Amino acid sequence: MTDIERVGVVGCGQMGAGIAEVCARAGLDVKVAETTGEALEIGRTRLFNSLSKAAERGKISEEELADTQARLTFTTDLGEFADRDLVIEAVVENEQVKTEIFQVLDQVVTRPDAILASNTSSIPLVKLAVATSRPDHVIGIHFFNPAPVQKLVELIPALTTSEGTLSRAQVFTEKVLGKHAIRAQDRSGFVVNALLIPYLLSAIRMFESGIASREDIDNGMEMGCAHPMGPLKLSDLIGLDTVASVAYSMYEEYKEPLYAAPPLLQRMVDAGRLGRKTGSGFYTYD
Ligand SMILES: CC(=O)CC(=O)SCCNC(=O)CCNC(=O)[C@H](O)C(C)(C)COP(=O)(O)OP(=O)(O)OC[C@H]1O[C@@H](n2cnc3c(N)ncnc32)[C@H](O)[C@@H]1OP(=O)(O)O
Ligand SMILES: NC(=O)C1=CN([C@@H]2O[C@H](COP(=O)(O)OP(=O)(O)OC[C@H]3O[C@@H](n4cnc5c(N)ncnc54)[C@H](OP(=O)(O)O)[C@@H]3O)[C@@H](O)[C@H]2O)C=CC1
Repeated sequence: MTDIERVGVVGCGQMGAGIAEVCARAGLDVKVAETTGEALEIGRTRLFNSLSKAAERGKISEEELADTQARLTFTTDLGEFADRDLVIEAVVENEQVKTEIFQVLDQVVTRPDAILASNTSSIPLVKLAVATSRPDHVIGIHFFNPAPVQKLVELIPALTTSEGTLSRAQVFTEKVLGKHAIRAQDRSGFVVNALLIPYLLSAIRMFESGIASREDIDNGMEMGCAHPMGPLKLSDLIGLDTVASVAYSMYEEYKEPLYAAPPLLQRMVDAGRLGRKTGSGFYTYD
């Protein structure tokens, strides 16, 4: 069905951990890389806690839990990605950081037909593709948060991506991972964030201007439109640094005021109130 058996995931934050979990649960050999031993330990705990939660809820058996854990290995050395068939980069939403990682991956991944993918929310894929000597093998595979729960992936070929890479990514995400794939052109924000981010920014502007309380804004969309979570709770889930970075990329691309981050969002990022991951954002968390 697919020639992809060994997967590498760079970054074990909320998305990297979720993507690694999805791939390991699909039976693949998954190696996860982080920058430091400490970050690796935090990421491994996040991933194993999510797997334990899946077992507690009866989504996987105790045997599947043990088998899935055994398929996961962890490293701080990207050199160990030499034998990977597919690498999915899921580090911070920063073009320079991602570009440097793609340059390293290009050096270390030896299989000539390996796919180098990014989970970026908004950075044009062609910028990462041309940082490598194999721009035809670079593609966006964009998962949604939480990755083990959300059914969708967006596939974003750069101008340089080959048809073969796109179709292999489609077979992999749909047939192996069981996701639903949609395709988007390489424009900042792709499909979902191009629609979602202006909505989240509008909610933050509404809160900032005092039109309604945070609870009333969130209840409005949860109870009025049946969204699973309101826009301020969702911004906290995504991470306010990520929301701001995505807005920045989209503003750079389109120069439209609707993509401009409101001052409150920027001040909260400056203050380190990034949402759930730091325990404080529009709400506070244990
Ligand atoms: C920024 C970008 O680039 C793109 C993005 O991702 S934008 C963000 C997209 N994500 C969203 O919009 C999230 C919207 N919110 C939701 O879908 C839901 O509120 C939520 C899934 C996050 C939580 O749902 P909930 O009902 O409040 O919580 P909970 O009951 O714990 O979980 C619901 C189900 O998901 C599962 N689940 C929740 N979190 C999970 C996780 N981290 N790992 C595995 N499974 C999980 C639970 O097991 C549960 O499954 P069952 O109902 O079958 O038992
Ligand atoms: N949050 C979301 O809802 C979604 C996010 N995405 C995208 O996924 C990617 C990751 O987001 P998310 O998981 O939420 O972010 P997190 O903040 O949870 O994790 C970011 C990861 O990047 C690593 N990192 C940070 N700086 C560097 C660096 N200089 N070099 C290498 N690694 C670094 C972090 O490691 P350390 O802890 O050591 O700093 C951490 O593992 C982003 O591109 C984001 O846009 C896509 C879909 C949804």
